[in-house]
Amino acid sequence: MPVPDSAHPPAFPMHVSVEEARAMLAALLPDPGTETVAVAQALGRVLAGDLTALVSHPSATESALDGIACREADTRGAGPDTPVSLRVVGESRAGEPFTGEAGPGECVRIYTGAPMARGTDAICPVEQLRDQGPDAVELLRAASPGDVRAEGSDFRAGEVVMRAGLPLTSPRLALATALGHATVTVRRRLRVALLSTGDEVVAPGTPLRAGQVYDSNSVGLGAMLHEAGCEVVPLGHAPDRPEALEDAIARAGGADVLLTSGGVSMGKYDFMRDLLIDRGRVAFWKVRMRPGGPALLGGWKGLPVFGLPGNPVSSLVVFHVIVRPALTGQPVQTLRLRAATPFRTLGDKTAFWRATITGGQVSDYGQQGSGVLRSLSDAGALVVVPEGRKVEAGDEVDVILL
Ligand SMILES: Nc1nc2c(c(=O)[nH]1)N[C@H]1C(S)=C(S)[C@@H](COP(=O)(O)OP(=O)(O)OC[C@H]3O[C@@H](n4cnc5c(N)ncnc54)[C@H](O)[C@@H]3O)O[C@H]1N2
Ligand code: MOO
Repeated sequence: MPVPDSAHPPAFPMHVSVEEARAMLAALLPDPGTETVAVAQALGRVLAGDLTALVSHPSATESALDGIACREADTRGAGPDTPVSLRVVGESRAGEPFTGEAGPGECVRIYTGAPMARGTDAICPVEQLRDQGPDAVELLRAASPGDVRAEGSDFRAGEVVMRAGLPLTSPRLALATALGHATVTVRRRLRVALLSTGDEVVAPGTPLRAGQVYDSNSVGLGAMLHEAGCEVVPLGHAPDRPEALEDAIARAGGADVLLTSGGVSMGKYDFMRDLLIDRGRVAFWKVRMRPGGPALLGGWKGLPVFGLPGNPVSSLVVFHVIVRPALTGQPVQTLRLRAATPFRTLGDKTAFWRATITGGQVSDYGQQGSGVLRSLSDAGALVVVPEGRKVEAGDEVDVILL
């Protein structure tokens, strides 16, 4: 089938919205299943089941400070000029609690994380104590019940603390460990084959001849796939020849999805497009967005294929707003910020303009060409301007952090 034009209507949807593109890609991805891994190895993975606390934290009511534990009622009115004197009857350390009981007028020396002694309900920190020999102290202020951490106040044994679908960030790995888990069941990583296309594309580390360009897409997209918790099957780059593309795709092996860059726009040598339109399958071609409009979703012999545009900025932006959310099931995170400059409106496309953030406001980066790779590195953010929406300085806009 020829490239669609007014004389040849397409047999597939064209000019889909960003949301439609995301949903259509997600629908083509296989369910990766689950696996159990050590919590320490689970950074970036997604929980496959709820995580219940196996223990309570704190496991006992304990002190939040180094000082003494005593009865608050004994210490009311204590001050620098009216110190209150208490008898020291023991010591409670983390892992070595005091086993006796403190009575009225008595206290125990206590350290952060150590269980409260029976009979005590408040803490006075060392900074507010004056030692009077080994067995007595003077309090220069009243002891505080607020410096006690109640048993189970963080979480209680049996409580569901983390829900299935939660991405495991570093604080969540610490939490899973504290809940009592050494392993977690997570979604298996999707295997994503990655292929750059283009006669001019050259592997990094080799001298460039005239007209050639380093394969920055493989490196940038590969890193983004790792960040998204995927396993990358690197296919390197293939020249603009249909047979070479077919050979490269054949090396995708058991990948769950193939991600390509280049060769999907309107040119004579855009063979990724031709391969899928003529001999593969197309789910959609072109998305109502800029940059990244030429993106194409299809399939080749049962393998889902997402064709990113070759322009470096376009491929990374499409990855960010369509591919990553589909692969991870996590929505694109946005902030609301005030625009310090106007942002250009496109009548029929959602624009993702590169922008800088200063003083809590967002400004147009200026150079919005899709080949200006340093703009993505310098800008740090994308401002989302929905189809037809006008954005003046002072308006609030959605911002994606890069
Ligand atoms: N007549 C039209 N021309 C173009 C249109 C259009 O609608 N009508 N769309 C433009 C848009 S928008 C984009 S985006 C590009 C996308 O084109 P392709 O996906 O076919 O990409 P290529 O032509 O293969 O390459 C474009 C550009 O990117 C460089 N490139 C490619 N691969 C890599 C790589 N792995 N690493 C670094 N740089 C790469 C390549 O050298 C080209 O400069 O089409 C517009 N044209
Ligand atoms: O998708 Mo293109 O990115 O506008 O150059």
